[in-house]
Amino acid sequence: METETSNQPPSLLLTTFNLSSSSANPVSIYRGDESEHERVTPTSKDDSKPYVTLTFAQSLDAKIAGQNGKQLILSGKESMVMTHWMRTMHDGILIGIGTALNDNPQLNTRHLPALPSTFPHRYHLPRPIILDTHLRFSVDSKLVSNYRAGIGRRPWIISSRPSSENELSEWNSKQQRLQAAGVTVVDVESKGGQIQIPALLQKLRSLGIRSLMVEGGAQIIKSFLTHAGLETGSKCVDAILVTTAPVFVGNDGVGYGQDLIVSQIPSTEHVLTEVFGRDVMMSLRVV
Ligand SMILES: NC(=O)C1=CN([C@@H]2O[C@H](COP(=O)(O)OP(=O)(O)OC[C@H]3O[C@@H](n4cnc5c(N)ncnc54)[C@H](OP(=O)(O)O)[C@@H]3O)[C@@H](O)[C@H]2O)C=CC1
Ligand SMILES: Nc1nc(O)c(N)c(N[C@@H]2O[C@H](COP(=O)(O)O)[C@@H](O)[C@H]2O)n1
Repeated sequence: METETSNQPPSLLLTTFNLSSSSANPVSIYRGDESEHERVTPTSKDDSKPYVTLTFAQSLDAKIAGQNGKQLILSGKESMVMTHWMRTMHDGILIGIGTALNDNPQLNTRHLPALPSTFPHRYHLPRPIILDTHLRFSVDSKLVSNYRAGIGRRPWIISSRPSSENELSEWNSKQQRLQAAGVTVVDVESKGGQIQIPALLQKLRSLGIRSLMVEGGAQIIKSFLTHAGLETGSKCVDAILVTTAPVFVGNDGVGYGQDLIVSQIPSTEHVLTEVFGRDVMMSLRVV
C-alpha cells in the first residue's frame, strides 16, 4: 500500500493511466497561470478531446452528499491524498455549479506531502473548470480568491450565451462582472438547458486541456456517465475511479444513481481495486 510520504503518484493511478513512474512527474515549475505542456499526463487516442477521468467518493449506499446536499467528507486521509495525486496528473478539473456553490471548493493539491523548501518545483495545479450555464458562479469563491492570491489557476466558467435578447443583456453583465474578477468565461453550445458534453470536450482540447478530471456533483456524474459517446460515436469518459467509504448515508442523501439507464452507461473493464486506509478505491477503464 502507498504511504503518505511517497513523492510519486500511487501505482493504482499509474496503472490506470498507462504511465510509468519515471515519466509521470507530478511536479513542475509553476510559472503563474501558464500551461505546462512538457508535463506528462494521460492523453486520449482521439486527439480532438481530452482524456477524461470521472472520479468521486461515495458511501456504501452510493450517496455522494448528505441531506439537502450537505457536503460530506467521505474519503479518509489516505484516499483523499490519492485524490490529490490524481489532481496533479490532470490539466483540468471539472465540477458543476451545484458543487461550486454548495461546497466552495479549492480543487488544489494541499494534502500532498510537502516538497523540500529548496526544491524549485511545485505540484502541478489543475485548471478549475465549472459548468455554469446561467453564470451563477460567485466572485467571492475560494477559487477566485486563490487565483488572485497567486496560489491557484484562473477559473474557467463554461456557459452558453443565450439567444434571446432579454436574457442576453443579463448574461452580458454577469459575464463582465466575472471577467473583471479574473474569471474566464467560455461559450459552449447547450441543448435543453445543459452544456453539451461532446462540444465541451472539443472546446477544452482546442484550449490546450489534454486531460480532464471530472469530480462531480450528482448531475455532472450522471451526464458524463450517460453521454459516453452515444451521440458522437466517440467515448466521453476514459477512466472511472470510485472511492467507497465504509459508511451509510441513507435515503435523504444525494445520489447519482436514480434514473440511470444502464444501456446508456459505457462498457467498462476493471483495472484495479486497492485499499487506502479504511476506504476502497476501484478503477475501471471504458472500453
Ligand atoms: N462525494 C463526492 O465525491 C462529491 C460530492 N459532491 C456533492 O454533490 C452535490 C452537488 O451536486 P449537484 O447538486 O447535482 O450539482 P452539480 O455539481 O452536479 O452541478 C449541476 C449543475 O451544473 C449545471 N450544468 C450545466 N451543464 C450541465 C450538464 N451537461 N450536466 C449536468 N449539469 C450541468 C446545471 O446548472 P445550470 O443549469 O445553472 O448550468 C446543473 O444544475 C454537493 O452536495 C456536493 O457536496 C460534489 C462533487 C464530488
Ligand atoms: N475525493 C473526495 N472525497 C470526498 O469525501 C469529497 N467530499 C470530495 N468532494 C470533492 O472535493 C471538493 C472539495 O475539494 P477541496 O477540498 O476544497 O479541494 C468538493 O467540492 C467535491 O468536488 N472528494
